[in-house]
Amino acid sequence: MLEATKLAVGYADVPVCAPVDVRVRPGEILAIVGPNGSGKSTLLRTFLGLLAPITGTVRAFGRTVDERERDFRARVVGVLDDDAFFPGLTVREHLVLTARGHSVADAGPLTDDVMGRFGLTELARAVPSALSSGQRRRFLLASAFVRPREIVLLDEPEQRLDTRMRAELGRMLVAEAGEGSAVVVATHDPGLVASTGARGLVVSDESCRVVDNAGALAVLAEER
Ligand SMILES: Nc1ncnc2c1ncn2[C@@H]1O[C@H](COP(=O)(O)OP(=O)(O)OP(=O)(O)O)[C@@H](O)[C@H]1O
Repeated sequence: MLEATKLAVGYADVPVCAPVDVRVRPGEILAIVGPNGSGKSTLLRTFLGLLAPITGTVRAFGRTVDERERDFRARVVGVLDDDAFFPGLTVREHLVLTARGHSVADAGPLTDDVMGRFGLTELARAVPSALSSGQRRRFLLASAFVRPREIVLLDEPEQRLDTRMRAELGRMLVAEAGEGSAVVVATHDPGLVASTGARGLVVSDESCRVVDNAGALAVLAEER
């Protein structure tokens, strides 16, 4: 479903890590692991079609990724570290708008359900500027779950989440894969990797290699 082949990513034609060969199928979870600056976010941006590959290819559903394509945007969701909200819309209004923008029929009930799962119900009428950093993070993640999706790409979703929400996020990603999504998550969180049973893509200058769950956890243990 998502396939990178001999993929070199970076800026101004300078690669930030070794070339990547990886395939993520429906129902699979892949954790991208590696130290700060190794290239995880750059890979995700390239998977999302926001950054052109230096060499090699990224394909989703058999086609080269292109975020300008409506079909791609309808099936692929990414949550990166940058949050951008409309200052005058509440949490619920944002989420309903996102769902309706993706033609979700029951946008209201779905939004209420997702807000509940992310602990946002009490904040439904809050504007983004009134949220704490962890609440903003929950809000940003919730926006990915109120819309249709087949490929989910998350950049360090654990950031600023409390322990309970991290655990809940792990369960949500397992459920997400169980429903057939391909999930890719860049992370420094061993708890998330352990709880999801994700395979790993270990990113470094020398080589980028796919490892099993134990291999991904071993890399994260080395970071400590
Ligand atoms: N817009 C940019 N222009 C040029 N270089 C960049 C840009 N963004 C990131 N880099 C560089 O690319 C390299 C990889 O950065 P990237 O953000 O992908 O790392 P990361 O693995 O996600 O790190 P972290 O764990 O800190 O989030 C770093 O050396 C970084 O300085």
